[in-house]
Amino acid sequence: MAKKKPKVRAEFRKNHDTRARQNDLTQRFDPDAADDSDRGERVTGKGRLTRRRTVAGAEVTQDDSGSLVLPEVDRTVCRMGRVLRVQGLVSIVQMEDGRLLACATRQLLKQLSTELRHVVAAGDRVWVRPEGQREGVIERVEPRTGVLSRSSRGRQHLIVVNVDQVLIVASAAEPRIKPNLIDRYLLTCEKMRIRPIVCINKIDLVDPVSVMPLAGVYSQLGYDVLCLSARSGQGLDALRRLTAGKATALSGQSGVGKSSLLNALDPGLALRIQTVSAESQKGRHTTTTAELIPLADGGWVVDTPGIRQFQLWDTIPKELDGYFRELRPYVSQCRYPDCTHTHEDECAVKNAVADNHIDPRRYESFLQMQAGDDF
Ligand SMILES: Nc1nc2c(ncn2[C@@H]2O[C@H](COP(=O)(O)OP(=O)(O)OP(=O)(O)O)[C@@H](O)[C@H]2O)c(=O)[nH]1
Ligand SMILES: [Zn+2]
Repeated sequence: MAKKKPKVRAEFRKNHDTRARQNDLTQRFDPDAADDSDRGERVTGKGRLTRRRTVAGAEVTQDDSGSLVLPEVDRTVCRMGRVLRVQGLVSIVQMEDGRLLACATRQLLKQLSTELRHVVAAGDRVWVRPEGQREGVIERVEPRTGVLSRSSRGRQHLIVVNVDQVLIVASAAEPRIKPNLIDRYLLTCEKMRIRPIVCINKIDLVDPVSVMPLAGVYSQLGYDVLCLSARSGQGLDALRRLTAGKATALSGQSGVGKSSLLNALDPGLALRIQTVSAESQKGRHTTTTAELIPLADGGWVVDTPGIRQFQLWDTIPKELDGYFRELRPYVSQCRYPDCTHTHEDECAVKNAVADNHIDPRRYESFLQMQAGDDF
C-alpha cells in the first residue's frame, strides 16, 4: 500500500505537466495576445500548433517553431535546396543536384520578416525558383526541427536550424576526459531536442578498457558512444556512417581533436571551415548565423565557436532535473513538488541513487550544475 501513493502522485504530476505545457504553447500563439496587429487564426494539425494569417493577399501558416509555411509551390519549376548560409538579404542555397544558387527571398516572405526575425536561416530546407544558372528566389521555407538558438533580451536568435545531431567530442587523454563537461553538453542537447553522439577521441593514448565504465553509463542511458582515434583511424568508419547525409554540429573543449576528426572524415575539411570562419570574422558575412559545410559523403558539418562551447545555454537550475534522463522518472515521486534533490526528506531521486538505480557520479554532476558550480 505504502508504495502506491507516490504512483498516484506521479500520474497526477504527469498530467499536470502536460497541461501546463499545452497552456504554455497556447499562450505563445494566442492571437489576442500577439503584439502585432494580425488577426491570426490558431489551428491545430498533425499535433502541432500553427497559426494561419493573411499577408499581402496570400495565406501563410506559422508553426510552433516559428517557421513559415506558404501554400502552393509550383513544383514543375521550383526545386528543393538547403540554405548553407545567409549573407544579409542573400541566401546561398545548395540545390539537390549540388549547384549553389545565390537566392533572394520572395517578397511575401520578406514582408513577414519585419515582424518575425530569421525568415530564412542557415540549415533551412527551401523551395527555390531558379533564375538562370546561379541565382534564384526562395519561395517557401519548410518547417524546422533541430533548432540551435540562443535568447538574448527576450528574443530568440537562431544560429542554425535542422541540425540532426551534435557530436560531443571529448578526449581520453591530453586533455583528460571530463565526464561532468560531457554531461553539460548532453543536457544542452536534451534541452534543444537534438540527438547527441558522445565521441571519445584519442583512444590510442589509453587502454580502451579504462573508458568502458563511463561509456557504459552513457550507452545505458540510450546515448550513442563512439571510441575514436583521429590518429589511428579507429572508429572512423562508424563516425562516417553516422554523419553521412546528416547535418552535424560539433562541440567540445579545445584540444580534444575536433579539427583532426573532421580532417580524418573528409581531408581538408578543417581548413575549409577555418577559411569560412576567418571570412565571417572579416565581416564579409553580415549575419552571425552559422554556416553548413558540405561533406564529401553527403551531409553537412556546422562548426562555429558559439556551438563548440554551448554547454548550459539558457538553462535555469529549476529545470535541470528534467534534462537528466535517469532522474526524470523519479522527480515526480519526490515528496515536495519543488524538491531540489539535495537536503529534502522522502526524495525519490536520492533514494534511487542509494539503491544504485542512478549513477552516483551523474547525480554529483547534476548537483554541481544545479549549484551553478564551475569545475
Ligand atoms: N594521439 C592522438 N592525438 C590526437 C588525436 N586527435 C587529435 N590529436 C592531437 O590533439 C591536438 C589537438 O587537436 P585539434 O584537432 O586541433 O583539436 P580541436 O578540438 O580542434 O581544438 P580547438 O581547435 O582548439 O578547439 C593536435 O596536436 C592533434 O594532433 C588522436 O586521435 N590521437
Ligand atoms: Zn527529490
